[in-house]
Amino acid sequence: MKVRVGVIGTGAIGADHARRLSKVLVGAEVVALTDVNRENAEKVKANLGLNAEIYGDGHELIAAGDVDAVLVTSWGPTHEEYVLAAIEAGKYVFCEKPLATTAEGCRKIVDAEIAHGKRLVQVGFMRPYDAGYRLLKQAIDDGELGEPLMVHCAHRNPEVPEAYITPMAIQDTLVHELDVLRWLLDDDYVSAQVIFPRTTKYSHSKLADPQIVLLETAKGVRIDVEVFVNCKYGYDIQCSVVGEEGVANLPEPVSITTRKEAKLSQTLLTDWKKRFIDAYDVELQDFIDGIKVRELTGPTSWDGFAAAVASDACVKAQETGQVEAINMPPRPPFYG
Ligand SMILES: NC(=O)c1ccc[n+]([C@@H]2O[C@H](COP(=O)([O-])OP(=O)(O)OC[C@H]3O[C@@H](n4cnc5c(N)ncnc54)[C@H](O)[C@@H]3O)[C@@H](O)[C@H]2O)c1
Ligand SMILES: O[C@H]1[C@H](O)[C@@H](O)[C@H](O)[C@@H](O)[C@H]1O
Repeated sequence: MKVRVGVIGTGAIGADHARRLSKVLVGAEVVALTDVNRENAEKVKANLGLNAEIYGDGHELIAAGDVDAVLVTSWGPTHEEYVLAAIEAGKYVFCEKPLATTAEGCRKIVDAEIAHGKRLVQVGFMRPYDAGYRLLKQAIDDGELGEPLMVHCAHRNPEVPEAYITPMAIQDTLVHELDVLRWLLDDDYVSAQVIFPRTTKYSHSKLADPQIVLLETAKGVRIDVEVFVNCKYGYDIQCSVVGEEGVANLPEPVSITTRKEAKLSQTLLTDWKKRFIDAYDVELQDFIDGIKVRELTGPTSWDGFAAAVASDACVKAQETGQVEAINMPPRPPFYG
């Protein structure tokens, strides 16, 4: 029997996830949609030829008897209320990042899930499902590099919308590194600092761009992440792990090289949807498969909380210019 899924928020990623659930993956069908902008939901329904009900709001969709699982792909500040409502209804829920916009909000979700007594939530951190990051992790776990000492990263977007402002470089963008590096190093963060280089002329008065975030982990690994969201030239994700005995780099996406007109060139991607297309497929298939055996194994509410604790400290560090402590409470046994 197929898992019947309802999608809350049918913008860029909601529409893309509805497409992969209905056209690419196995074991699921999209039976319900909702969006504050109803036209968006209607467009997705028509474009994908779905036999889905369009609900007036997210709470009605969560309560619907024929919805087994919920995808929360609306704007970040709305995630917390829908995830809590899904837990309350005892339904599986896949929530795009951020799980909630603050650590406090994530903690409420963690507490509700623990009180429910069984994992219901998977957070949409897709990078641990990316083949390149998996190879990096394998190299670290196999001891190929010796102990990791430093990690150098870059997270570059060609451009961002006008509404994207300075803290979003952390909450919306760096949050991917905050999650994946914790997973990669099997470590937690203890401090953060944010440095502002000269701002690009392609930014605006409410966005300092680029930013350099310096993190320190409990094991003493030092991490630098360049977040540059008006880099113009492409969508570029870099990660280089420096260990005691060697260095490993995140592979580049596969691309042909062209020799033409006295130039040797390779095309870069410009869209996050394409850069992690396989990882999004694998993470959502994992969610559906997990529901079938009643055991989710993907990124947890605790991972969402951990990223939010670090994210809150980074936003504070943006404001103070100081090194800010990151105080991560111990992981509850519920999360293994
Ligand atoms: N994992 C990733 O790589 C990734 C990529 C893109 C976006 N995201 C996350 O997904 C979420 C959505 O991002 P997006 O780029 O699709 O944004 P978007 O603006 O394209 O789409 C969001 C949609 O949600 C709708 N919406 C807002 N509030 C709602 C509510 N209360 N109920 C129902 N619908 C509501 C909007 O009308 C819009 O159609 C964000 O949290 C974003 O951070 C994650
Ligand atoms: O919501 C998007 C998405 O999460 C992308 O993966 C990230 O590169 C962007 O910076 C962010 O705005």
